[in-house]
Order: sequence, then structure tokens, then C-alpha cells
Amino acid sequence: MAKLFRAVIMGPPGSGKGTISERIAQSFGLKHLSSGDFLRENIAANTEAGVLAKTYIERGLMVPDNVMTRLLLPRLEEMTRHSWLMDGFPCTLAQAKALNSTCDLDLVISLNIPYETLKDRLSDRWIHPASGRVYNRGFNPPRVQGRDDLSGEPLIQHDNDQPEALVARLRHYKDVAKPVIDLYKSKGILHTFSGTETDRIWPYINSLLSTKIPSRPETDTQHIPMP
Ligand SMILES: Nc1ncnc2c1ncn2[C@H]1C[C@H](O)[C@@H](COP(=O)(O)OP(=O)(O)OP(=O)(O)O)O1
Ligand SMILES: Nc1nc2c(ncn2[C@@H]2O[C@H](COP(=O)(O)OP(=O)(O)O)[C@@H](O)[C@H]2O)c(=O)[nH]1
Repeated sequence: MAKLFRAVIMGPPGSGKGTISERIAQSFGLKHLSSGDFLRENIAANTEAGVLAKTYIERGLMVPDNVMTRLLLPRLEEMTRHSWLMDGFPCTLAQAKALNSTCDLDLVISLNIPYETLKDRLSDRWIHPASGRVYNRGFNPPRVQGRDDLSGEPLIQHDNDQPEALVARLRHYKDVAKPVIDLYKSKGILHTFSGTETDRIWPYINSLLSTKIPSRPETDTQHIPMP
């Protein structure tokens, strides 16, 4: 079996983690795991962790580390046959240490995007709340304005994506992410990408991953029978 590949993508809100994760998943056959998606699934299924997490998310707060690790680590432990890319976790040092005790990461991508760019993107981010799919009127507009492409349901904007909330969110990100970034730097697995446009950053990420993942993982490869 091809060697499994485990990666994490980090960056402030609006840096393009979700957008780039989708491209990586498509190009390299990794499973895109998202902490936000796990939380939404657990909230929808009314699990114990989901009910607890909801009380924090509704107040615009981060979910406590012990709830996040209780929720995510068992899911990762189950993924013994898959290569994956995790988006949104770890975001604190405690989460990173817990992840470290579960698996060895091959690579960490950190996105470094200027404040003005984040502000512009997030003030125009439209979200389909049930799925977490995101749109941006300039960059990837929905086919029908204000509606999700797949379900046709209405899109919403989050108050905390608006500029008034962004400075505090970014300050919080910088404070909690710094020790995580330092940890991955010391392990020699951190790769930082800077820029204002996803389309210009993507080729660099693509070529880095091409050197690390020689072929699509076996589990995702289609076997075409010989004629
Ligand atoms: N690793 C985590 N630790 C604690 N709370 C988390 C974590 N990941 C997600 N959450 C919480 C806080 C978020 O408000 C909520 C939804 O997450 P997510 O869908 O990633 O949206 P977000 O809009 O806050 O992130 P971003 O702006 O970076 O995309 O879940
Ligand atoms: N204008 C513009 N918008 C982008 C670009 N890359 C991503 N976006 C949009 O910016 C917003 C934030 O991207 P997202 O992937 O959700 O970032 P995340 O918060 O780090 O997961 C979304 O509305 C994306 O559609 C870009 O290069 N230019």
C-alpha cells in the first residue's frame, strides 16, 4: 500500500484554508477533514459533544480543547487506511499536543495573508450554514445570487466575518496559533505561503505536494481491467 500522508492547513479566518483544502483533496486524493464540518455533523446528530459544542459556537466562542479532542481524535484514529488533510484543527497548542500523541504529521501548510485581503474576502463571504460551503461574489460566486449551488437554500453572512469583529478574531488567532506554528517549525514540517490571491499561491502548494505525494493513494485509485 502507498505510504499514508497526513497534513494540516493553518491560517487566520478568511486565509483560504477551505478553498485550498478542496483543491488539494481533488488534485491529490487526500480526504479533506474540517473541524467545522465535524462540529456541524455532531450538532445535527445531537451527540453529547455536539450539544456541548453548540453552546459555545452560538455565542461566537471557540469550542474548549477537551471537547474538540474528544470529538476529533477518535475519528482520526479510525482513518488508518486514508491519507488526509485537516483544516481548522489543531488551533491551540493543547490541540496540537493531543494530535501529536495520536499521529505523526508529514506536513503543515500555514497561510500568511495580509489583513486588508482578509477583511475584503470575509466581508463578502457567503455561507451555506447546513454544509459549510462558502462563496464570494467576486472569486467564486454562487450560480444564483444568494442561493447554495447544490441545495438551492439561502446563503447567509456571519456577523463575526464583518470588519468590526475581525481585528479581535485575528488577534486571537495570532496569540493561539503562534506556539503551534513554532512547534511545527521546530519539527521541520512547516511550510508558509504568503500572498493576496489563492490562484497565485496554489501553484506553489501544488508543486510542494507533488514532491511529497508521488501518486494518488491506493485506496482512491480506480483499477481499470485489462482488455
Ligand atoms: N479547532 C477548533 N477549536 C475550537 N473551536 C473550533 C475549532 N474549529 C472550529 N471551531 C469552532 C469555532 C467556529 O466558530 C466554529 C465553526 O468553525 P469553522 O467552520 O471552521 O468556521 P470559522 O468561520 O470560525 O473559521 P474560518 O473563518 O477560519 O473559516 O467551530
Ligand atoms: N477575492 C478572493 N476571494 C477568495 C480567494 N480565495 C478564497 N476566497 C474567498 O474568501 C473567503 C474565505 O475563504 P475560505 O476558504 O473560507 O477561508 P478559511 O476561512 O481560511 O477557510 C471565501 O468567501 C472564499 O470564497 C481569492 O484569492 N480571492
